[in-house]
Amino acid sequence: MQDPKVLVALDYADINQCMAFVEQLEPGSCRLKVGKEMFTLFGPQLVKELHSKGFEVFLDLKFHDIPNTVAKAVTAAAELGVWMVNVHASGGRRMMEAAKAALEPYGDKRPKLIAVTVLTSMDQSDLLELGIELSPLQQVERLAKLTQQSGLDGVVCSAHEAKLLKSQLGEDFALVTPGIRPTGSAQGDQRRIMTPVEAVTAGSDYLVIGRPITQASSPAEVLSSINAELSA
Ligand SMILES: O=c1ccn([C@@H]2O[C@H](COP(=O)(O)O)[C@@H](O)[C@H]2O)c(=O)[nH]1
Repeated sequence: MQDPKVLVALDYADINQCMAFVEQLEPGSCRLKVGKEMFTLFGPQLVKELHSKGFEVFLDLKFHDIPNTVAKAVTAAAELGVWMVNVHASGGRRMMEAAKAALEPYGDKRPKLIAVTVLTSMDQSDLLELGIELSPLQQVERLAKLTQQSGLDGVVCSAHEAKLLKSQLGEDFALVTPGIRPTGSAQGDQRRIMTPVEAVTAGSDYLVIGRPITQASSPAEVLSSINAELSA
């Protein structure tokens, strides 16, 4: 597979369980996402180990801080050699521009830089509690436009927003969509969900999938069947 669409969210507390799963995978079949849980537990060494096995890594730490701090954090991610890194779009234009500028010295070796819009675990009622009187679609659209104007490569959104964002922001602006649930898998804490095939049809470029794969009795088989479905 040239550009695998599935980004497996490695949200394991147990490093042995994680590596036993990774050992069953081919780097061409997926990319791996390291998030807050595993990075806090195992640090940059985990990312280095995944790189040494040939995997590209999305470092999903969702930086949200003042521009100087976020610029330094994405620089650290670039030094680690990750494929993708992210910030929160709600950190604002100056923060996103500082992050983008910090990666410029890395040229074509720089990580892709994307921004989280509205978490896929949130719905309209969560936004209202934050004082945001827009629908998730409207808020995602607003933050995605700001992200594009700030020069970033794409956004994290749900697949429900993919069709609108592709038509408004163009093919090259990457849409990374968590909240992917193959038919029959548990929704858990996610709110804006779609199946893998529906998400790609809607315009998602990359599908973030965690528990439906990692908590399955045969995780590698679930990944293979999702890949097969996507290439049918
Ligand atoms: O809006 C967002 C941003 C990030 N995530 C992350 O994706 C995975 C999803 O895991 P599942 O087990 O498939 O729900 C997880 O690591 C989140 O931190 C997200 O879900 N939504």
